[in-house]
Amino acid sequence: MGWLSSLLWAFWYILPAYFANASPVLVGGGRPIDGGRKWRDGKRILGDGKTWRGFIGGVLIGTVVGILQYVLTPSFYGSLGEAVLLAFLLSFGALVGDLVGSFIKRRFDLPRGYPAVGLDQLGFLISAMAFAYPVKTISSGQMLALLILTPLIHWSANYFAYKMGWKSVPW
Ligand SMILES: CC(C)=CCC/C(C)=C/CC/C(C)=C/CC/C(C)=C/COC[C@@H](COP(=O)(O)O)OC/C=C(\C)CC/C=C(\C)CC/C=C(\C)CCC=C(C)C
Ligand SMILES: Nc1ccn([C@@H]2O[C@H](COP(=O)(O)OP(=O)(O)OP(=O)(O)O)[C@@H](O)[C@H]2O)c(=O)n1
Ligand SMILES: [Mg+2]
Repeated sequence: MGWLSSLLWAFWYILPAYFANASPVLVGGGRPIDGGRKWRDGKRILGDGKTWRGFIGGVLIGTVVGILQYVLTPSFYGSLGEAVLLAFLLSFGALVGDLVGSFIKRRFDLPRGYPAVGLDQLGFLISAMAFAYPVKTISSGQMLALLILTPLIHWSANYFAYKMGWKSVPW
């Protein structure tokens, strides 16, 4: 594989995680996952930015993306079942990573929506790749490329979402 095709397959692999991470901005809202409860430090466990609807909607949308990917490139996956399981794990992993990131931000007393460089852009990615690892993985070079390029794409996507009025801050 040439480096460009290797890079494009890496993006194809991670796409469900990208969709899962972006979807809550559009489908989220309603009851927060922590139910408004506070941690022992008196701060919110996760905060109002992490909702059940965002979490479940993101996992569902990411998983549907995996089904579409299987239809488009069946030979990239062993079977439809593998593609769906992979997309589910990438999406679930991405959103669990997002929750862990918010948990850490709240412990450092950062308010909802406050940027945490590194955590915001890479937490979901690392968690998604870890959850998906047992089903299907990519080479370490491909992982490194995603770790370097995802912050740029994440920032561009957030800036776009801000300009569209979907997000109140450009990060
Ligand atoms: C069907 C429904 C209801 C929703 C679809 C969701 C959707 C629009 C998915 C787009 C998926 C995608 C490929 C996203 C980009 C990758 C990515 C990692 C985005 C991270 O999302 C950040 C998100 C939440 O922020 P958080 O991490 O702090 O929780 O912000 C939301 C952003 C969007 C909803 C906007 C989605 C953006 C676009 C469709 C435009 C994307 C533009 C680029 C990727 C620019 C590309 C530039 C370069 C340099 C390659
Ligand atoms: N599980 C989730 C994740 C995100 N969102 C929605 O998507 C927005 C942007 O997500 P994110 O940037 O991850 O949350 P922040 O508001 O920045 O909160 P935090 O500081 O905890 O990261 C949130 O405000 C919320 O409206 C949601 O409803 N449910
Ligand atoms: Mg944020």
